[in-house]
Amino acid sequence: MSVRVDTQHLSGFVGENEYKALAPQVKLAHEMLHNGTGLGNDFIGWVDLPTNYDKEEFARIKEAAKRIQANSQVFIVIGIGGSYLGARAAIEFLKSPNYNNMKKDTPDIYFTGNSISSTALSELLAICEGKDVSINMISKSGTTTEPAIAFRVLREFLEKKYGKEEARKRIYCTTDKARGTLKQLATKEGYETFVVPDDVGGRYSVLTAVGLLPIAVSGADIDALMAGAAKAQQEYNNADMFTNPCYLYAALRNMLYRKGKEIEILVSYEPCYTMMCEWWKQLYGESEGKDNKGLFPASVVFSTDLHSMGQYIQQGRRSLFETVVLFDKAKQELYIGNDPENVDGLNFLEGKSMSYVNEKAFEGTVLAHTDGGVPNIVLHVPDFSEESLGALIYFFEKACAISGYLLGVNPFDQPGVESYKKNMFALLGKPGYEEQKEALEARLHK
Ligand SMILES: O=P(O)(O)OC[C@H]1O[C@H](O)[C@H](O)[C@@H](O)[C@@H]1O
Repeated sequence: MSVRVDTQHLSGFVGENEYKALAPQVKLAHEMLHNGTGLGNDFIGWVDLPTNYDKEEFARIKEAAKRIQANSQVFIVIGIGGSYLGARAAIEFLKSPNYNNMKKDTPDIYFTGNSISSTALSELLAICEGKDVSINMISKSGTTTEPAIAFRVLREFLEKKYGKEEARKRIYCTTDKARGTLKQLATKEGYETFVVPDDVGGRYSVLTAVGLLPIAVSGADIDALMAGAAKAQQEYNNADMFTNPCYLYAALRNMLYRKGKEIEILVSYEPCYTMMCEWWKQLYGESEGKDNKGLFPASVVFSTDLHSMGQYIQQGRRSLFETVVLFDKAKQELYIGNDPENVDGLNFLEGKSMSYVNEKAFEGTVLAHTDGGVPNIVLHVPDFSEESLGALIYFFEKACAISGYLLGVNPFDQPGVESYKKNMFALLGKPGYEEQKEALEARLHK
């Protein structure tokens, strides 16, 4: 199994009956997902995506990545939410959070259009000065404000730098195949385009061109990534939660939610996993947080956060549980040396690997936190390879869908995200929002 679930640190928190009670509901959720009879069934294209994707486009993604690697020192990925987090998470996980500062023969990669900060975008423009640049504008809807603003600024930058003709060859758009402003613009300007399939929602789209092009530009092996996901598709295809770890994870978080836990903290002991936590938070937060329900997804990186949030987890309000993601094999190993003086008192660790110390940190923490009343689910992943990441992504996506059905929500929509957007558009004076503008301004300037 690509991802395994260890339940030993749940004993005393969930009983055998709870497992048995949920098993038939998990089976039903499986059938709803696989027969396409559940809520949001227009958005289940990700289920068989690892084995059923556009091979011609996949080859085109690899060619574009090669071209970008050859002609660019900087590659800018514009996007927000599902059009941002997966690619960044995968690159930081597979390469490094320090990817841009590493010695390499691939371009530096920056992410923008994920805020409305003028400072952040200005800094990026300054970084691009004197460098060869290509950009990938990613937006499924093609209308999201944050990336659209960044794209306008960067298009102007590229056209000034290279002229319209050359700029055109350095702009790649990933969007809906037929509809939307971005598609229209790309067609008009002659930009190369890649497709976000209609039936794959943003937060489930990392294994489409949305994630694949930036990941390929970083030099990571996207064939292996898809192969790992395909393996997971096969492994987690069985309705029985006792033999399907993906469904077991979905069931466990649902059991804990039902008995009053409100917050799930995703825990890693590896800094390169930090952005994977952010990707996971969007996946679970948008999928389940609706109809006044859902676990609040949070995250920490240990042992870093054991020196800050660790206090709350140990002794704060008992509304949490943790899901720890462990990797069986380190990406790189370091051993602790000898100091004849033993001034730092660390000679008892001489010859030990840092992974060994990290493992003891986990063991000590899991015992302390469970003693403190925090249930722990532990997930085991073999290593930091593309295969393992592909499998892990699929594992979390499928568990999320099953978990959403167990909760009784549509795991594939996000109606709540529109509320702030409507207000913002009205306050900005977007045509069509005149009435709301007045009402909102009156509330603000009471
Ligand atoms: O890809 P886009 O259409 O630009 O959407 C980007 C993101 O924005 C939205 O507000 C949604 O809440 C997200 O689910 C989505 O991933």
